[in-house]
Amino acid sequence: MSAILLRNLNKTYNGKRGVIDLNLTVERGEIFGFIGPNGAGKSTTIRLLLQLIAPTSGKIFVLGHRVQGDDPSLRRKIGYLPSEIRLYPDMTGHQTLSFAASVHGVDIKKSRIHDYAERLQWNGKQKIKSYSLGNRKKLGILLALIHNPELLILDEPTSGLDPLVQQQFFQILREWNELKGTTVFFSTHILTEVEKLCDHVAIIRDGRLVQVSTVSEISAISDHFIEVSCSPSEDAHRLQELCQIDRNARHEDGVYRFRVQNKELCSVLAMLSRMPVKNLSVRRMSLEEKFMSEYASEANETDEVGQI
Ligand SMILES: Nc1ncnc2c1ncn2[C@@H]1O[C@H](COP(=O)(O)OP(=O)(O)OP(=O)(O)O)[C@@H](O)[C@H]1O
Repeated sequence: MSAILLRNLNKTYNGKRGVIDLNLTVERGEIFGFIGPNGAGKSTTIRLLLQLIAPTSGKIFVLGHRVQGDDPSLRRKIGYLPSEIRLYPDMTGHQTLSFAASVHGVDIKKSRIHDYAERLQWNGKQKIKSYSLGNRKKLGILLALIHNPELLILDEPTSGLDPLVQQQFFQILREWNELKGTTVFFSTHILTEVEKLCDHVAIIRDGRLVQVSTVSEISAISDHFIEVSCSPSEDAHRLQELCQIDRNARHEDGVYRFRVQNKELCSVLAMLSRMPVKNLSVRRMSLEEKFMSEYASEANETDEVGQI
């Protein structure tokens, strides 16, 4: 039984597209990244999963239950962090946590919440109205975890968290996933986050899924960036020829920058080893760069500026 199953799912808002024909399976125990730029349809998908909005057509199954209308027993099995969390401004953080624990019948002293709060450097003493964005986000994370959910759905969970806290948060998610087998489904537009944390990733663009694969599959096909400068000699001409493998290659102040596919890397390096190279750097493209370059190449098909 999958944690999430979407079949031919469509949502339109007064005739305008939200998501189009989504088919997606998230297995239990996975940490699954859901990536797309602004307006792609991430929040719409998440709101559909949580029964907050109704689909125009298609089927949704969560933890083996068909999602149709409100189902409080299913909601209790899900921990949800919205992208913008609504809280009672006059309550303190601690009061909010205790209130949520009592609603769920959880003994907060026996839970790990205080340990997580400390690791996230969360300040629970202040009233919510004086909270920073980061402190609100941390409280949102604790509230999503407090009732030991089987499925965690996190909408852009890291916005507002500084890098050290982000690292702790990822560590907590990993521990939670390993300890309890909790499935984690989280949306982001930051691909490096997915690279660090996820088993599988789905990429959504303009309401449609454009790719579903393992993170290692995506990483394996990632291209490399080469930056090289050469002694001025007739061999520099060969370098210029070599750069032709990338139609967006650049040449500035004697430095050539170009992109090489994984499968061509060895032969390109072999060719460079026979040239009078002064400086060379090779680095793997991040998922973020790959994703962005795919967007850019579609948008700039005819853009020839700066090419060699
Ligand atoms: N309540 C709504 N009414 C009308 N259109 C909506 C509504 N909510 C979302 N949309 C539209 O549906 C599409 C998908 O939006 P959605 O918020 O799901 O994207 P997103 O990937 O979560 O983007 P972001 O990262 O900006 O939150 C967009 O074109 C958006 O304008």
